[in-house]
Order: sequence, then C-alpha cells, then structure tokens
Amino acid sequence: MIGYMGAGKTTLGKPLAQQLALPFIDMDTVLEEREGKTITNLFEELGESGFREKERDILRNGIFPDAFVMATGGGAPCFFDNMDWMNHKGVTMYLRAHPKEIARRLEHEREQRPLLRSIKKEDLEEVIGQRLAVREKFYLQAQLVMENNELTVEQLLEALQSYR
Ligand SMILES: Nc1ncnc2c1ncn2[C@@H]1O[C@H](COP(=O)(O)OP(=O)(O)OP(=O)(O)O)[C@@H](O)[C@H]1O
Ligand SMILES: O=C(O)C1=C[C@@H](O)[C@@H](O)[C@H](O)C1
Ligand SMILES: [Mg+2]
Repeated sequence: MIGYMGAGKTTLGKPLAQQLALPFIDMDTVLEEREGKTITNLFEELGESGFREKERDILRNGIFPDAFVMATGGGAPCFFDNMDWMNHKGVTMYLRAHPKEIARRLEHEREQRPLLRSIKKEDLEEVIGQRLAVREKFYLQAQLVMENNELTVEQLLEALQSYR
C-alpha cells in the first residue's frame, strides 16, 4: 500500500491484512524499531537522503514473512527504483486522496511528520498539492489505484480479487 501521508495506508492496511489473514507491516514502524529511533529523529540525524537509503534497505533486505500487507513510508515509492522493485515482488496499491482532504486529516498530526511540521496550517493544502503532483508519477505506477474517499476494506478486497 502506497500513497501520501494521510492517504490512509495504516488505517486501511491493518483491517485489510486482518481480512486476508496476513501480518500487517508498517515500514515506518519497522524502521523505528530497527534503528531504535523515531522517524523524526532519523530525519534529523541522517537527513532525508540517509533516511531514503534506510527505506531502500528495508525493502531489499528486510526479513519478512512469505506473504504480508505492507504500508510503505509515504515517500518510499518515489526514490531509487523502489516502485519497480515493489511491482516486481508484489501487488502495489495506491491510495489516492485529494490534497484538501489530506490537509484536513493531517492538520493536527504534523508534529510526527518531519516534512510537514514546519508548514503553516494555511499553506498545508497548497504545499501538499505541489508535492503530490511531483510524486504522482511514481504512485501512479501502482498496479491498483484506489480513490480513498470513504474507501472500504471490502472495496480493496474486491479490487485485489479482480486483479488476480
Ligand atoms: N478514508 C478516510 N476518511 C477519513 N479519515 C481518514 C481516512 N483514511 C485515513 N483517515 C485519517 O487520516 C489520518 C491519517 O491516516 P493514516 O495514518 O492511515 O495515513 P497513512 O497513509 O498511514 O499516513 P503516513 O504515511 O503518514 O503513515 C488518520 O487520522 C486517519 O484516521
Ligand atoms: O511522505 C513522506 O516522505 C514520509 C511519510 C511518512 O510515512 C514517513 O516515512 C516520513 O514522515 C516521510
Ligand atoms: Mg501510516
């Protein structure tokens, strides 16, 4: 599951994994546990480029079960050849949401998101819109693209079944 911060990867990924009787893996959580630091601290220590290297390493070398549902970090698909790698290894699903909706969802959750914490509330929608426009060329390479506008787990399951 890929998509911008606040797209709903964690919110929908957990119940989707449950329905599929698979483990749910949140890449941000794996990174935090492996490094013993928060995402914010990792960004501060390594800079964004060092953080992206860590994400790539998790994708390539992480020890995971045979089958699982993963929510990637929001930026992970947009660096290196991570998108090709994921498309090759599994089924990718882009949860797509409108910048206005993302801004609304993240308004009170900016502190834990290093790339948004310094953006003023009134600028949030515009900045997200600009950044999303850059990222969509990666996100739209996903095998399934789902608009997350009251999207349900049942709809995700249907899309997965028809894709297979
Ligand atoms: N379809 C939805 N409708 C309304 N609110 C939603 C929806 N999906 C997610 N949210 C809310 O948006 C916020 C962010 O969602 P979530 O944490 O699942 O995003 P995420 O894609 O995992 O983001 P991140 O990349 O930052 O981890 C949460 O407060 C969640 O409750
Ligand atoms: O969109 C992004 O670049 C990010 C999303 C989060 O999942 C975290 O990986 C981090 O906050 C960066
Ligand atoms: Mg998440």
